Amino acid sequence: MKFSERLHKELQPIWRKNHAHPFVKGIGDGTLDKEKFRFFMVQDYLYLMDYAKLFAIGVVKAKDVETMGRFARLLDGTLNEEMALHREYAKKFGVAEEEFESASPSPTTLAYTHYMLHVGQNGTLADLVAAILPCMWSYWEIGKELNEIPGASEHEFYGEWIQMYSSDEFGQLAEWCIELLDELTVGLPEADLKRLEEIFLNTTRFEYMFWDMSYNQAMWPTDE
Ligand SMILES: Cc1ncc(CN)c(N)n1
Repeated sequence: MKFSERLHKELQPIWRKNHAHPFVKGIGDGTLDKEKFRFFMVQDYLYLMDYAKLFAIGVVKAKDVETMGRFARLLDGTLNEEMALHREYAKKFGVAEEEFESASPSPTTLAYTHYMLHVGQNGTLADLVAAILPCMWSYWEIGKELNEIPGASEHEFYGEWIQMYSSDEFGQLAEWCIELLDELTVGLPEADLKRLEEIFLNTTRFEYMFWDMSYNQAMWPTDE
């Protein structure tokens, strides 16, 4: 069994919780309070600024030109395509994009991004890929699932978000990371696989915490 299949199978319960979160459901049926979405987009912008840096670390840790080029494209895609979506939403909210960029990250955003940066800087290339993968993989799966809901991708407000994360372009980037993790884990001892599984589990849990923080618009977990 490929390592990615093992991860996917073992983490199904948490994965399903992400799909069932009211924030995700609310995007799918168009009922999500726009203020919650705005909170999410600001935090997500800050999140992606750090996330993009992980691809730069990927370039540094890669051993061949092809892998370096892929990480460079992921970096470019994050800054200039995925974050362009956030800049479009900033306009819809009547906010200058600088306001997104200069906002304060919440403790959850900081914990998530700093954990990934720590793993990316101090671990192997496989550690880095295990840390960043739930982000891409889970959004692609959520995007595809929401895209199946009749009319969801045409929704006047949330449609664009669903189109972005269900797109083939986004899916191809996620698939490349899945394949890279599978290649990097061939023949690794079980102790290493366990460590990678734990990293993947941690960032999968952070994904859930990010939805929850956004739904509660909580800069701090105890905010009302
Ligand atoms: C928190 C989070 N996780 C994943 C993604 C998809 N890149 C995102 N934009 N934000």
